[in-house]
Amino acid sequence: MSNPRIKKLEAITLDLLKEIGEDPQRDGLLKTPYRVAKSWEFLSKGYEMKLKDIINDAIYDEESRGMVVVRDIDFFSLCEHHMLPFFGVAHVGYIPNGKVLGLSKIPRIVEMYSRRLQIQERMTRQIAEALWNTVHPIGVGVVIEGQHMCMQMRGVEKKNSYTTTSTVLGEFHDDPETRAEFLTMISKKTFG
Ligand SMILES: Nc1nc2c(ncn2[C@@H]2O[C@H](COP(=O)(O)OP(=O)(O)OP(=O)(O)O)[C@@H](O)[C@H]2O)c(=O)[nH]1
Ligand SMILES: [Zn+2]
Repeated sequence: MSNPRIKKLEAITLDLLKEIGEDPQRDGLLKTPYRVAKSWEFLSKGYEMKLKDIINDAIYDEESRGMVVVRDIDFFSLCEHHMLPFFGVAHVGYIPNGKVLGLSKIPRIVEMYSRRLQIQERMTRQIAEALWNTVHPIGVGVVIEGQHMCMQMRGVEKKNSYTTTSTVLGEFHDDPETRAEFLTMISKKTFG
């Protein structure tokens, strides 16, 4: 049975179909409002995720002060201006300060902030701040490379334009050598 939220999203989609000149009763569209409702439920699930639940206490004591980088984390988000997809990869690095975070939690943080309406700059900052506030590291760096459908399939129609954003906190901000090490680490392609 559909929940009230799905029902509401279905009704909105039905209106949208009519408004763009479609016949919602034609065979191919009969189940479309339901599919779209389910799809939106998935694409916006980040609003209901909580950082504390995602981290799930997976923070471990560790004296290593070497830089940790998780590179090429793919993400799909939606721009808040047009509600069209933007997607790409996120690279996340930090230098532990006595604590390390369970590695899988880094892509989970990316997921939490990408599955909602976003702008790339804010998403970059939110991921960096989440790590900063969770493991209290010596520094954090986040670089996101994205392509925006609102710039490619409509509007300015530049289908080969890519946007890179970064947020650097702590030593990644204060020390150019640390920042350079991070940038070198995210530019190396070991796999793929
Ligand atoms: N800074 C930033 N801008 C974004 C992002 N995603 C989309 N935009 C921009 O949001 C802006 C909205 O501009 P408006 O002029 O209000 O909207 P519009 O008339 O649809 O703009 P065009 O896309 O230029 O046709 C556009 O310049 C988009 O490229 C993002 O992640 N970050
Ligand atoms: Zn947009």
